[in-house]
Amino acid sequence: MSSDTEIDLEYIRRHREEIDHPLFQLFMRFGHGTRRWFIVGILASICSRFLSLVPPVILGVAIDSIFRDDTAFELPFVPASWLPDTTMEQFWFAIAAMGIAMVGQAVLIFVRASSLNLFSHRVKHEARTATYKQMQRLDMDFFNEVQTGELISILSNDTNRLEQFLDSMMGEAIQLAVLMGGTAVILLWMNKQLAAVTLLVIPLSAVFTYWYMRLAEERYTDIRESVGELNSRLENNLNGIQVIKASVTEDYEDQRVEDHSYKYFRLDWLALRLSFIYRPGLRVLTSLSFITTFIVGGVWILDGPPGPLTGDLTVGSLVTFLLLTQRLVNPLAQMGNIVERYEDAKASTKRILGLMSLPVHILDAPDAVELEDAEGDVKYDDVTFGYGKEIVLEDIDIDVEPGETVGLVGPTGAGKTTVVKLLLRLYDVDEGTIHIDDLDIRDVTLSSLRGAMGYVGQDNFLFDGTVEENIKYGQFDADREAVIEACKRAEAHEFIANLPEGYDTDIGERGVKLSGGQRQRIAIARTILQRPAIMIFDEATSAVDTETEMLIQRSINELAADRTTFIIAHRLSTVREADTILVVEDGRIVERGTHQELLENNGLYANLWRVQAGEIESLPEEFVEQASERVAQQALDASDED
Ligand SMILES: Nc1ncnc2c1ncn2[C@@H]1O[C@H](COP(=O)(O)OP(=O)(O)OP(=O)(O)O)[C@@H](O)[C@H]1O
Repeated sequence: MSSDTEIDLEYIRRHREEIDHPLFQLFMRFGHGTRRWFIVGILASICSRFLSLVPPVILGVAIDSIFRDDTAFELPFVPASWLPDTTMEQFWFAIAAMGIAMVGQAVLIFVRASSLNLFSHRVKHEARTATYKQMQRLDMDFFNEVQTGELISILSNDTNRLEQFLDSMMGEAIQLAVLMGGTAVILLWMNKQLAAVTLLVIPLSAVFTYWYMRLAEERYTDIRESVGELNSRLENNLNGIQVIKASVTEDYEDQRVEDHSYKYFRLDWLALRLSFIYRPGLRVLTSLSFITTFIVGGVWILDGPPGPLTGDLTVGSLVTFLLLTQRLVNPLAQMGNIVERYEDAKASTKRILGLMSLPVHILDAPDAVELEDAEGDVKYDDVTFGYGKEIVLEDIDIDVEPGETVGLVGPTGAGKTTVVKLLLRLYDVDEGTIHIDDLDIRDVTLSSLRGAMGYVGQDNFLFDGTVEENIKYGQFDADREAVIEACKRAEAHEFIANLPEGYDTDIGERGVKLSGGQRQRIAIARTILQRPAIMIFDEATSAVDTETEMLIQRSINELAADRTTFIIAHRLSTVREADTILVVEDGRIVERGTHQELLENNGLYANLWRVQAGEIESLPEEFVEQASERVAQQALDASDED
């Protein structure tokens, strides 16, 4: 894989930052099903805000034309022919209009809240499920780099942030825009000159907000990242709670969690500090606008137009001006909140979309065919592979006839597991090819390829649920008889029958209520039920006692009898009966043959065999030296990783 497409943390971060107009993209992608609710919500927002402007305008007009009789009774956007003539009728008309406006506003607020909430919850749901779907399909490189806690933080915290913004803040932003626009139109209609004084607050607030947004954006991105890091730490520690307790590292872990939490607190505080300047700043601006309007308007009425201003100003107009300006104060101060939530939602959306749009390399080819009824003929041809730039496997050639059993042995870190990961296409080869039944594995569909294989590892994941649910995982239609039959073959039936509720016993998260050997046999039963053409056992017996090993070995032998089988083992007795044993060292196959042939060869395998037979004294000096070099190198590698 070339370095510019390699999915490492740097790439993921860069990729995230390159996303333009994240919220717009989010709407286009996840809002399509509920767009009509969005439109209804927006229209209701606009109309309710317009209605909220009606009472102050009518009040101003009523003061001037009904109570003081200064001016004619006229209302903006209402034809004069609709208005009554007598003062009393005008009075009742004004009250009725204000009443209708208030009731109408209440109804519209209800419509707005329900439709925008429906829209935002729907978007959250769609975004979360689509992100999960996509995440499952990402390459293994991604999962090697990104921690589970970080992913949970995206699927949970980030989608929630999004909803909070879409739910309330977006509605409020639109209302604020309508309020500002509507107020400006009415004020300009009433008195252009005083309006110019009052409305100066809008461009000033815009400049101030722009300054704030530029500073806040980066801070919110950092905050969201630090939430992900904190979640990763917590998730890691909860998973490793046994190790923590056994190693008595509670204090050390307390400190690590505290450090992460403190980092989050610091970043949050930095962003808050900025908003502590911004929010009161906005309030000062709007209050200044109110006071200036009051001073200019008051002087105007008492003493004629001040300075360059000309014309008349009525008391009613000034009351409307002051009421409307006062109404602007709170929503404008709210703008701080809106902008903060917007920055927060933008940072969250970038994380969601960043994950959604990561390239996937391991995909079905456009003309991929189904691998049907695989025979189990497997060929590796000159395969070379590395996880990053470092080569892990080189020039691997393997030829397995259907039904044969291949043992893979060798020192730890030699590359044995990597050989089978390539067969499962968890990674693609860098050079060479792998064929199953003469089909390049890149030319068959991933589902049929993986469906043809059963994998049992050292520590198999079991889901929270019953024994039966775990065995039927992937073969959901299997009946109880088939499950029991598979368990019998996996030497698991007896212990399951002895569990308190047999096959219906709940096994706890990750199967904690079972022993390692029991979990292993359930995993084998699950694989047997799948009837795969190719079986892979990767250190399947290394974590169990000798008796359980014997039982598992029996089930492995039975399964291996009629299908192609790969067995990776450190205990060489496990592969003794294999048709071919491949000895892997430093990413290369250094020896191959049957157990007997390899012993006669007197190479690495024969030495490993002597070690396991306890014949340490008879080992050649060169082998001991190489072994200690390898162990030293592993210790070095481990400390590098730290
Ligand atoms: N996901 C990964 N990313 C980067 N390097 C990896 C990854 N998985 C394995 N490696 C490296 O690749 C090399 C081969 O690993 P592999 O797991 O195939 O060895 P192995 O022979 O199966 O070892 P063991 O017997 O200990 O299971 C090791 O050096 C390991 O550090």
